[in-house]
Amino acid sequence: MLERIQKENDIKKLSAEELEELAKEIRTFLIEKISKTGGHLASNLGVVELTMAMHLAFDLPSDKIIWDVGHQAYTHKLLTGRKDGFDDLRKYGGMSGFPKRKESDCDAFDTGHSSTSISAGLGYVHARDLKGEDYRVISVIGDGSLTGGMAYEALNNAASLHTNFIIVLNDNHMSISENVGGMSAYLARLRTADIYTELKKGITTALHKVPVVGDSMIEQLRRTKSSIKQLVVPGMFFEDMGITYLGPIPGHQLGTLYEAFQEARKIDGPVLLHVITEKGKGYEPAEKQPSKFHGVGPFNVQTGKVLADKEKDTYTDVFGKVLCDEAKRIPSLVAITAAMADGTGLGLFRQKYPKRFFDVGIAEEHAVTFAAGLAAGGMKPVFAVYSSFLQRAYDQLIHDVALQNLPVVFAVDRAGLVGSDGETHQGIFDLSYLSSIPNMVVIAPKHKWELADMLRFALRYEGPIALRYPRGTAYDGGEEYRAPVVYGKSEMIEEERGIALLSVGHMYEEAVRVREALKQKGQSCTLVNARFVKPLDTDMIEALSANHRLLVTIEENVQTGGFGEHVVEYVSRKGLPVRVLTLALPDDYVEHGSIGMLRRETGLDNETMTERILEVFQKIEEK
Ligand SMILES: Cc1ncc(C[n+]2csc(CCOP(=O)(O)OP(=O)(O)O)c2C)c(N)n1
Ligand SMILES: CC(=O)[C@@H](O)[C@H](O)COP(=O)(O)O
Ligand SMILES: [Mg+2]
Repeated sequence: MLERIQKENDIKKLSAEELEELAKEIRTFLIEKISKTGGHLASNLGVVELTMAMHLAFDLPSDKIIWDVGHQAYTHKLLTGRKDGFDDLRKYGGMSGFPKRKESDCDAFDTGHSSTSISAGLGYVHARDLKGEDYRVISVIGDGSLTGGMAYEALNNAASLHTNFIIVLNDNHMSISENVGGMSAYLARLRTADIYTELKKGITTALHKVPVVGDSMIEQLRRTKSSIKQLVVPGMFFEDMGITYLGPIPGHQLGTLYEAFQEARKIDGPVLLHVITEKGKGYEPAEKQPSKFHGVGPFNVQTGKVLADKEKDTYTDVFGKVLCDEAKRIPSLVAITAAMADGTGLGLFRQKYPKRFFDVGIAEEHAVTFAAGLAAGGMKPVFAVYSSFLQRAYDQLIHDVALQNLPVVFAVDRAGLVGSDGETHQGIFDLSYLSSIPNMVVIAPKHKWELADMLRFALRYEGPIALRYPRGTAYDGGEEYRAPVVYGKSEMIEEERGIALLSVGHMYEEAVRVREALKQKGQSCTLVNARFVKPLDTDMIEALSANHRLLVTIEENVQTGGFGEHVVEYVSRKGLPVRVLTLALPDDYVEHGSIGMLRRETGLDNETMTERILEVFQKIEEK
C-alpha cells in the first residue's frame, strides 16, 4: 500500500481494508528504518491511525496540521510523499526529524520545542479569518506537551474564538518518562470516563423517543452546554473554559477517529478531541519500554537491543553521579528537571533522593522561578536542563534569579552542537544569553574531571551560576593534576609565545589537536583553558597580550555575544597590543547531522581552525 502513497491525499484512494493494511505497513516501515538511522520511534508508532485519520478527513496542503514538538510527524511525512527521505533521516543534508516548512508545503509550522502548537494554530486561524480564507486548522498536542505553560496561554486565548479550530490532544499518558502533574491526573480520570459517552448516547436515544419535545430537548441541551457530561464528569476543564470537548476517543480505531474529525469540523469555535493512544503501539519492545524507544539509536528489530554499546561515561553521566555524591554532603541540595530526568542524568538522583527531586513537567520557565523560590527559602537548587530548552526562561533567569543574586545552579546540558535533532536543539546560544545577565557566573569544563570539580565549585558558590557541557562521551584527558577551580580564573596549560589559544569548555579537545597541528607546522603556541566565560579572566588576557601577537578564542557557541566577543571588547577597550581571532559558530542556525560533519561545515574542526590561525598569523607577521 505504501507504494501507492506518492503524495498528499493519495491515502483517500484506498479502501477500508487497504487502509488497515497501510497502517500495518507504516509500522513495519518505521520500525525497520528507525532501527537503522535512529530517531523518535515510540511516539510515531502511537499516532499512525491518528495521522491517517487526519489525512483522510482533511485536504493538504490547504488545511493546516500543526504538530507539537514534531517528533511524531513521521507518518505525516510518509503520507506526504517523503518515503525516500527515511534513508537519510536526521543525517546531514537528509530529511529532518521534525516538520520543516522548507521541506514540504504540507508542513504548516516548524517545531522542535514543546507546547507551541495551539498558539501557532490560533495564529493561523485568525490569519485565515482576517483574510477571508477557507481552510481547517488542526493543532496536535501530546499530554506531555500539555504540561507546558504556553499551551494554557493559548487555550485561554482560543476560548473566545467563534470559528472552527480543532485541537487534538494525543494522550498516551507519557511524556518522555511517565507524565506528571495535576493535568495528567485529570486526563487519567477522563480517560476512564467512557461512562459519559455511553450515558450520553443512552439519554439522547431515550429523548429521541419522546414525541415532539424529545428532539427539542436534545437541541436545548446542545445549545445551552448544560451538557450531560458536566453532570457526569464533574469540572469539565475544557468545556468550562468554552472549548468543546469530544472524547475520550480510541486512538487506534481509524473509523471512529475519522467520524470524530467530521463532528469536530462542524463546530463553530474551538474544539478539543481527546484521543487515547498507546506510545510504541505495534512493536512490543517499545510498548513495554516507551521511554527507551522515545528517542533511540540504531537497534536490533528482533530483540529491541540498542546496537551501540555504551562503554564510556557521557558528561551527563558524570554530572549525575557527582550530584548524587554531593547530595550526601549538602542536605539542602535539591534537583529539578523539566521532564528530562533521564536525558539530564537525574535518574539516579530521583531514585536515591525522591523527596529532593522535582519533575515539574515541560515547564522550563516555571522550573527557573521555582528554583529561585527554593533558593530564597534556603535550599540549594540545581536545575538540570538542555541548553536550547533553557532559552525559554530568559526572563525568569534575569527577573527571578539573577536580580536577587539567588544561589541557583544551572546544569546546562547539550551545550554546543547536539547533532541529529538539528536547528531547534543545538545548544549554541547559551554563552551569549547567559553571559549577558548581570550576577550570572558562566563556566565550562574541559573534560570530565573538571566537570566534577566545577560542579563541586558551583554547589558552593553563593549566587547564580551556570555550568555548561555538551552531549555525548566525556573527554577524559587523563586524570592528571589539575589546578583547583578558582573564581574568575582560567587555567594555563602550555605556555609559549606568539600565538595563544583560549578554548572554552569541551572545545579544549579540539584545541589540543590544533596546537599539535600548529607544532607540526613549526608554529609553537600557548594553550589556555578559559574555564570562566563570565567573569572574564582579564588578568590572563593582559598577561598574554604582553608576549603574544595573536589571541585565538575557540568556542562552540555563535559569534555574537560569545566568549570571543567578550575578549575582543576587553582588548579593544584597554587598547592592548594584540590581535584577536574569534573562532565560533556563524550567527546562523545549524541543521542536523553528525557533530563531526557540522563542525567541518561551520569551520570549527581542527584542520580548518589550524589553517585559519596560520593564515591570520602570517599576515600579522608580514606587517
Ligand atoms: C521546551 C521543551 N522541553 C523539553 C523537550 C523535550 N521533549 C521532547 S518530546 C517530550 C515529551 C513530549 O510528550 P508528549 O507531548 O506527550 O508526546 P509523546 O512523546 O508522548 O507523543 C519532551 C519532554 C522539548 N522538545 N521542548
Ligand atoms: C524531541 C526532543 O526534544 C527530545 O526527544 C530530544 O530529541 C532528546 O534529545 P537527546 O537525545 O539529546 O536526549
Ligand atoms: Mg504523551
